Amino acid sequence: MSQPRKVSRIVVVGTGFVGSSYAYACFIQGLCHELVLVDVNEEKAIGDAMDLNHGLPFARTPMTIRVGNYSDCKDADLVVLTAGANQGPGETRLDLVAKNARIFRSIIDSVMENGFNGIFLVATNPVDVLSYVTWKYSGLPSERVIGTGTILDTARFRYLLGQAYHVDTRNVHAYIIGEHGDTELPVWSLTDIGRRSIAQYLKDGKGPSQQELDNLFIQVRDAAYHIIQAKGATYYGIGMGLARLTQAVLENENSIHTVSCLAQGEYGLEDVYIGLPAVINQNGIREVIELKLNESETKKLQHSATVLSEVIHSALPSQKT
Ligand SMILES: NC(=O)C1=CN([C@@H]2O[C@H](COP(=O)(O)OP(=O)(O)OC[C@H]3O[C@@H](n4cnc5c(N)ncnc54)[C@H](O)[C@@H]3O)[C@@H](O)[C@H]2O)C=CC1
Ligand SMILES: CC(=O)C(=O)O
Repeated sequence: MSQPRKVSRIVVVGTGFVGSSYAYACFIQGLCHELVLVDVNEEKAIGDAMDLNHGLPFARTPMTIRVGNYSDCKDADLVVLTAGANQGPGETRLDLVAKNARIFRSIIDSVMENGFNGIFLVATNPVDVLSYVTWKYSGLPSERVIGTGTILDTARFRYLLGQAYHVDTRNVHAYIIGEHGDTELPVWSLTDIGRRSIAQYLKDGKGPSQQELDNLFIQVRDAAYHIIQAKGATYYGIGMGLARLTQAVLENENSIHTVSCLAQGEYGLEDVYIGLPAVINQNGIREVIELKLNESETKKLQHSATVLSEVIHSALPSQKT
């Protein structure tokens, strides 16, 4: 007999484009019982709560959606951090670090002062750096601080590969790892479509050429720049990615996603949050999956970690080892 689900509460801090898209994704998927919206701009949060509640008569499952404050974090299962500045056209994610690390200091302190003992999901950019900052400021074990990492980049990669090979994206097995940003990398050596490797496709002269695949990765890496140029911000994709991680935690799935997590010796990396495949369940990050990368992929991943490490230590100088 299945156990009755306990009442689940999610607190979303920052109900801008990303936070409100995430709230909407949770709402239409019926992922929790209670969704609490917190924003320094309380009027925006009030507007979002009203707007979402007006969808209740059409929802699959009832849900309480309300504006709250940090005292709501005490009994929350998840606190989802989507507050802070986003990129302007041409700006990189790493350019946001000083501003958003400052905002995070006050947010994390407020969450922890209220006795939070759940799992943080972090989306604010630069997400790898801010996940590390969240881990350090909160004092929680690293398995309970999950960054969205390259979950969105992996989704973009799988979508474009599905288009290029004319197959359902769910039959594409592929990862983008490393920084959620300019130094990320595709794991071509382990990419397959219905168990047939990309190398095999190339050998058989089927599907896209090497040049087309290289261009496809550039489209993945630069997708945010193009979307921001076109409409000012990206939010639906990451809203869905955050909802997917929420489901993995609340339903104790043990499913694998490329998230930002603390490297603890994998690939020779230490003391850095970076996008790697990891098993996610009700306790957060159960384990990081160490892939058998080729030499070039390993070098690119290590370079990505070096770039992140420098930014982390500039954001948190006292953490320098
Ligand atoms: N990890 C990922 O894959 C993605 C991350 N992002 C990042 O998500 C973040 C949010 O982006 P948007 O929603 O587009 O920005 P936005 O400007 O629309 O929303 C940010 C919200 O944070 C609130 N906020 C600012 N300081 C706060 C504080 N101290 N306490 C509570 N709320 C505060 C603002 O009032 C605003 O409502 C950005 O850093 C962006 O780069 C965006 C897309 C994808
Ligand atoms: C903005 C951002 O990080 C993205 O869309 O990938």
